[in-house]
Amino acid sequence: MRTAYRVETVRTAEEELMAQLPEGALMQRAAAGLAAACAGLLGRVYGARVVLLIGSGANGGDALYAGARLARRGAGVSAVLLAPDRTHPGGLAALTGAGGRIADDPFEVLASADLVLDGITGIGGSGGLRPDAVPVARAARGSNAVVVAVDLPSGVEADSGEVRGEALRADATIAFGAYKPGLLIDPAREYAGTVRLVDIGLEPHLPSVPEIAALQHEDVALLLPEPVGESDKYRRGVVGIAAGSARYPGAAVLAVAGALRGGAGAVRYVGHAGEAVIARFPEALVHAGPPAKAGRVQAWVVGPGLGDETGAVAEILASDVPVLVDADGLRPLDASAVRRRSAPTLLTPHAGEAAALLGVDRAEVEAARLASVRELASRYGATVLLKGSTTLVAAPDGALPVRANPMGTPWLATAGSGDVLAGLTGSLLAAGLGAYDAGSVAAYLHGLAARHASAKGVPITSYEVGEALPGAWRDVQDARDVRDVREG
Ligand SMILES: NC(=O)C1=CN([C@@H]2O[C@H](COP(=O)(O)OP(=O)(O)OC[C@H]3O[C@@H](n4cnc5c(N)ncnc54)[C@H](O)[C@@H]3O)[C@@H](O)[C@H]2O)[C@@H](O)CC1
Ligand SMILES: [K+]
Repeated sequence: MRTAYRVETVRTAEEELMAQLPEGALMQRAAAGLAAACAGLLGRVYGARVVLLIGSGANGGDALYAGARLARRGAGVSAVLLAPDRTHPGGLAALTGAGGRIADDPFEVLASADLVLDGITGIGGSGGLRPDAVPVARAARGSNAVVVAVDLPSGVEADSGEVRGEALRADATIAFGAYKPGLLIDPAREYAGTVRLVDIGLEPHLPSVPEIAALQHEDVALLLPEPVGESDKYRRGVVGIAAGSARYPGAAVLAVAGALRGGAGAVRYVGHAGEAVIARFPEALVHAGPPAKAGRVQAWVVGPGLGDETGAVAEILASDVPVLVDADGLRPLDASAVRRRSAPTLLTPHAGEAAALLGVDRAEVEAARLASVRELASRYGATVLLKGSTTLVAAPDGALPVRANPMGTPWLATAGSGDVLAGLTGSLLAAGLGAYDAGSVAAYLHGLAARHASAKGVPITSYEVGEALPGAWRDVQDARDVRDVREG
């Protein structure tokens, strides 16, 4: 599990740890890890040209001490001081003592740099880059240098993942002690490049519940439903899919495609696209409706491709099994009907649908994804999976960390991919996972399947994502098998 903590939490943990260490030791740990990572990226340190962009805080201090270490190994290091009278004094002395220099002309040194260390702001930054830093940041990004962000890309909001002004896009970010939410949530995450964590001994001082959690293969493997010896199709769970319409039969096929690969023992399709479903998937049980007459299910998915035929939504919400509401099902959604339910409800909007539910613009949801998913979960008293380049899953009571899916891929932005996800998630619900786990496991498998399907960097169809799900499942299971062998 990859975990992220808010700035306030990180600062408290740092204070606790610093109280046990000699003055400045923590910054030296950070700088040593940072310099080692830079050396790795450079390959050869001796003779390399390194430029440090230095702001007024400790983030600049880290960069200066790391620069000093690189200078001692023969790199030519120049520091661009963006707040000359507030530069970290110890760091600056270390740099000049090691032979580094202060740049007179930032643009000149950046033009020939091999590596740029962004130490403008870290967790103390807010509100985007200041105007005087903008041209320098642009020159750094426009150069041929590898841009390495110190702790966080400067200009992004650490706690929310929002980017409210200009920020410096990095190729890699070296984070100290813990991930911050912005390193796992878009749009900030996109600015971070490849993120590497340097251990500075913070972990014992961090609380057990993080702000954000991102599942990894091993975590997903532990959550996958597994049929046991005496399972039959009913014990493994039956998922009901109320999707598709005369106008959109394809959504039904894709939702069923996802559902058949999600671990439920059977898939019961209800709606007007039964023929299309059966033609593709003879193993599906089809019924023209209404849902209440279709037979027992352990979870419902309602919404994909319903168009205006949304009559099933209220009926399904009135059932006493877990319900996933997606796409067209979200339009007629009645918050009080959702809140009244005794069984779990999972809403799976994309940014546009979330915006409509919240009564705001789509751009606002995209800019503030974390706040949006939390607000929806609390307003509807439901688990909410907000789709996007980093899909987020929030539980209704807010006590659990929001899960950020690390497995997204831009190839998933294709028609029908949400239908596959809805079916897959519903199937996991029917197989017994809770809404929070089902949503985050499904998002993970779905992203991994898309990566498999587009392995050679080719465009993929949603149907192919469905077809690639067993491969993704197997991949994740292999992680469990490896662990089992390791632990004997
Ligand atoms: N405290 C410590 O000993 C450690 C600190 N660490 C580093 O310290 C960083 C935090 O240091 P600070 O608390 O000094 O904060 P920062 O270095 O992130 O920046 C704070 C300074 O930047 C200014 N500022 C805020 N927003 C700005 C903006 N948009 N543009 C320009 N300037 C802006 C503030 O006025 C303040 O002076 C961490 O991110 C990490 O890099 C690490 O070295 C670990 C140990
Ligand atoms: K930075």
